[in-house]
Amino acid sequence: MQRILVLTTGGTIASHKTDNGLAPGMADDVLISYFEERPGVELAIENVVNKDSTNMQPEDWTTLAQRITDYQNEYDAFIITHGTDTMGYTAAGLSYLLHDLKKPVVLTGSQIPLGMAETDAVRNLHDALTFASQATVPGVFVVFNGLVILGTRAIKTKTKSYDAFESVNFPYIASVSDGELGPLYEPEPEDEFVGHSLELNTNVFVLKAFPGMDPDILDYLGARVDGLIIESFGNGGLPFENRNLIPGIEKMTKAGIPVIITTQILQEGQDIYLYEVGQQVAKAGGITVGDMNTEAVVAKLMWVLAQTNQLDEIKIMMQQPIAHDLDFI
Ligand SMILES: NC(=O)C[C@H](N)C(=O)O
Repeated sequence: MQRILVLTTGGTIASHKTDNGLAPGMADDVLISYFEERPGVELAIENVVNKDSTNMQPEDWTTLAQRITDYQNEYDAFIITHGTDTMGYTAAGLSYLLHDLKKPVVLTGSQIPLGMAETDAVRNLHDALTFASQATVPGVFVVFNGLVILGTRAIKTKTKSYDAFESVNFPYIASVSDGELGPLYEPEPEDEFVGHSLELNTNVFVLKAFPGMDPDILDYLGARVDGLIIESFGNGGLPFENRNLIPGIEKMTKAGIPVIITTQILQEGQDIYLYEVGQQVAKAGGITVGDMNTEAVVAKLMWVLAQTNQLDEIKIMMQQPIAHDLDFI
């Protein structure tokens, strides 16, 4: 008998109409009744938090990770029901916190609540169960609208449609429908990351560059954060003329604060050395993270900063592929 634990956290999937708009509140014994019986599979359910995922905090990721760690020998797989708005962040967070777990962890949710007409929730629950029970691959995954996406690569790209999630810069792991799992894409094995930590340092900030941004913001942030992520333009470039961001990056780096460079462009990652505007960022100390997405960079930086405050170690860890979050620098 395969044992699967469903952990519930709220989200639209468990929401109903209230005077103040949709809000989660469905009891676990009702939610579990929507899963199909599957021969040889025994389901258990447990509530962790009950939130619109907008209210999820990194501390909730660690609570989930701790719960799964505690139960890892009792269950063969875990399904987490979750709101979609921050599911990509939770999936990324769990990918690092549980990078060495030997079981599958499958996040799913829906765009329309269970129990409402036209809901996509029932299908997503069935598909999550199919993947969790049939694909015995370890790792953190998002199952949504018939697609299985790696936890470090799942991004919500639509607010309303059923096909809300995409796998960005990485192949889909599988397709799934009507209880059948399509062929599995198994990523090349990567060097094992040695170390385990269930801690996060949340004192980070994400700054989206835009034409006209006042460079003084870097002084402000430099005095407050333990790590900064800048969403650069295109291939890693930031302005060095007029409102010049380069001195601020250099100053933060000299002070030992990592400045991680990602890109605002969703597809194809960055190549920071391609243009002068990127090379200046790299020379100033900006740490490129290649084709990682912002959700994964945020979660990874919180996790790395909880383990070290040494800039050289932070750089090595940020640039080491973990949970297939990164293909190239
Ligand atoms: N579709 C959803 O789940 C959206 C909801 N606001 C949530 O993230 O909890």
